[in-house]
Amino acid sequence: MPLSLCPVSLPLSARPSFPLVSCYATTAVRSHPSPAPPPAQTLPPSPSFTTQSPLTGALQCPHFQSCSGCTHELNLHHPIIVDEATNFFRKHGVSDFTFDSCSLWNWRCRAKLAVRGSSTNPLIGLYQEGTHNVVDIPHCKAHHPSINAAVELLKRGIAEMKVEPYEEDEGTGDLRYVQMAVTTYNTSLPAAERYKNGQVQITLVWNSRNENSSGSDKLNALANFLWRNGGPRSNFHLVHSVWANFQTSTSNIIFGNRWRHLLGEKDFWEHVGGIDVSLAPSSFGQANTRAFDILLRKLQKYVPYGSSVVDLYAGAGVIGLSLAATRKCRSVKCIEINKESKLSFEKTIERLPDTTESSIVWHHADAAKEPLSWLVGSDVVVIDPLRKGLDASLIDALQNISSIERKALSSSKSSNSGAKEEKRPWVLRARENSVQVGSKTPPENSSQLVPETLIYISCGWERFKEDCKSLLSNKAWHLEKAHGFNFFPGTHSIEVLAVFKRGPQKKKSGKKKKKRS
Ligand SMILES: C[S@@+](CC[C@H](N)C(=O)[O-])C[C@H]1O[C@@H](n2cnc3c(N)ncnc32)[C@H](O)[C@@H]1O
Repeated sequence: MPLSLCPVSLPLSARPSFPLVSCYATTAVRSHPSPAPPPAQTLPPSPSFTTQSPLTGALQCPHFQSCSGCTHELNLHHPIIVDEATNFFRKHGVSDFTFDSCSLWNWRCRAKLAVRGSSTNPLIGLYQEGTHNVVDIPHCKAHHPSINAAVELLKRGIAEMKVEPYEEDEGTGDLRYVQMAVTTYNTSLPAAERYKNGQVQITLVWNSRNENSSGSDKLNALANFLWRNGGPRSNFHLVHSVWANFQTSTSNIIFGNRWRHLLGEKDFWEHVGGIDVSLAPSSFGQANTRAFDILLRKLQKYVPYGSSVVDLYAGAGVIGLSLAATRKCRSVKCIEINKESKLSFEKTIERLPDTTESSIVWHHADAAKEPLSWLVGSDVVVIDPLRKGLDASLIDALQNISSIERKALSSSKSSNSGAKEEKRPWVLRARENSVQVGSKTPPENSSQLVPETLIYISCGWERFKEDCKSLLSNKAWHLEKAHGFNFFPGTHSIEVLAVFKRGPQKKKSGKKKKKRS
């Protein structure tokens, strides 16, 4: 059955609510204006409007302990790990580590939630620690309130359309997971109003092979329900768009390979790091939009104007493209293993400011395979891997970068035979699947250029420490700066931005200069 936009508009009771205090910082104080509460008549029926105490930085979430999402509920502005990080960096030569505590509540703009229970009593939330029991988290304090409102709406839709949540043991049921992604990009609103009026891109992970399988009528009915009650014709425009992903595997992998746009706007935009970025639901997106923006603005300062940048583990290229636009990079090369990110990258490029003159390329490739081929030609490398950290081959290449530079220099002196024909199949494949923009030629002698600056962005502290020690171990690199960001308040994780420079740390001379007589 084709999906159609139903003109009937029913009132939507669920509206996002905000705490009175949205941000509290310690080390690096950053204050955002406290969002005003929504007008009284639009408050949700349940008492989910909470006032937080800025003095304690307490989570005050009714789901704490039963839900595995948060691991600590006090001093959200200062995760315990910050003290450890401060000591770690001091030991490795950085005595001015800073920590930005960002927003403590309502920060999560992207959530993947399991759907279990029954159609009359659906449970939408996270697994209880160490089990596959789903804990319903309707009042989650980490979620952007629009996510909680969309979850409430989805529950009503599941009940009314008699959608069966997934039953793991039997592999039966319709709806397995839902991904909720909030866009806070709405240029028709004043900038200060945009965050709290975020709209949700809802992806329904459906337990069937494709949109023609049996059960697709229910999928369409549910999508229409969400659009009718949360789309532009409803009392409150909460739903940005509805997508379906089809997954029948019995593994724990959330998404299948098939994605379908069903209703609403196809393109999902966000504004971070000084640029408009497009993010398809199938592409990686940072969960904490505002904290990511803060990190990007800090990162930009470490990239000299006119640099040639390689962005490894690039996703849709948000970091690389933000640098291309704000640092007037000569070239930007993005390497990403998920081919789904390509479309978002292409769309983002279309909206880059006209003043961006970089030569920009995105390769669908594995950064761990022949990593040197990606490093050569750039003076800055940005690395933003998943929690598991850097691949061994990349660490090895970074550790040996100086000898590689020497080899590149001597081979370019001795060779006058011109460019060799490329034969390596993975390099040829990556080139085939690449996107190239800009006509600038690579800088002269770029084939001998290897990075002088390494910027490592990490969401996995334990692995970061290991990778960092490896990079410092043979003095190929030294640490210059480090910053932490509260990307995941309520958990023990922080996001780290570490800046390394090539070669050993220069000894600070202890001798005082002789005074001239
Ligand atoms: C933490 S995300 C960062 C994405 C991007 N920098 C951003 O902030 O939006 C890590 C990305 O690395 C990609 N990835 C994982 N392993 C990879 C590999 N071996 N080579 C290239 N990309 C990889 C993932 O698909 C994911 O998009």
